[in-house]
Amino acid sequence: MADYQQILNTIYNELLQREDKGEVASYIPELAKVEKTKLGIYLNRVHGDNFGVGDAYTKFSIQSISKVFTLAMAFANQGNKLWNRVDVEPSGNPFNYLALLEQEEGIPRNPLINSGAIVVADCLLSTYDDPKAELLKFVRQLANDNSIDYNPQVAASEMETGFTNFAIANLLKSFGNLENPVEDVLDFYFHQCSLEMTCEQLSNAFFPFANKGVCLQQTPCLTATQAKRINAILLTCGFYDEAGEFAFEVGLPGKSGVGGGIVALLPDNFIITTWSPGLNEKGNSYLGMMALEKFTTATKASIF
Ligand SMILES: NC(=O)CC[C@H](N)C(=O)O
Repeated sequence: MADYQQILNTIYNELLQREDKGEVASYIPELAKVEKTKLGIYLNRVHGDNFGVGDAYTKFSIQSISKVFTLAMAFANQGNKLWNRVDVEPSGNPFNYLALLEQEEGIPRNPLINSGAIVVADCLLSTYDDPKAELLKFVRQLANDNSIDYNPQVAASEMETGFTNFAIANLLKSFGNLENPVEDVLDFYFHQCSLEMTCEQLSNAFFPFANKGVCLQQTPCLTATQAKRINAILLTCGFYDEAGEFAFEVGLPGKSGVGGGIVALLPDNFIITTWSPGLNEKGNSYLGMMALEKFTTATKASIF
């Protein structure tokens, strides 16, 4: 069996030496305060031991990774009806790209770009009286950890500066693809993005996607088919206009966030989370992408 701890340590030590660590997202002022030198990796093996290195136990802003949790909730809740309001095609564009939404008359390309996630957020608002409390309950249950919470400063920071997201939500509303008031949907969306988790907690929370819908605590939370379909969306849409590059270099379904986190998984095998806040020009973690490329190369792990 591969010496996973040794592999993670080697990758960590190699990457820490690099001068260039990418750039921390500055368009959300609260995120710009995070130190670039952070690097954590956590591996959760579905049928084996777990391993962590570096800052794997430090909480960070999960940002767009939260889109996978809200998608899982809405999909479990609504079933295939969800796809009437959001498509499942890769966008080939940045996460907050606006023009495509107008061209395609208010139907977002997929649930992992901002427009799609805002529609999913709207579905949850229509389903639950207190969607923030429901989401928190769901994520805490998935990770088996009640310490997980929102960061109200980060959510407020985005509410103040999230002009593009307001534009997206208004466009959705004008096309009749938003049931609730723009302000309420965005308040929920910015809160979901502000969730703070560690690499360990994220790897645990993604367990059902690697385990046919059954979570860490062995309770079913999705059907095996739903888990499979979400993995397909992760592979084709999880990295915006870098989804092809991620499949090419890493070869796993995954999801990134502008907080510098990336979660990737090999079904029935493992979930791996990296965190390094410096981003590349596409908004994905610079060292995180490299760490995952090195990991799948060293272990020969790939869905292909
Ligand atoms: N890619 C991301 O992580 C973007 C999330 C961020 N909260 C936004 O909506 O702009």
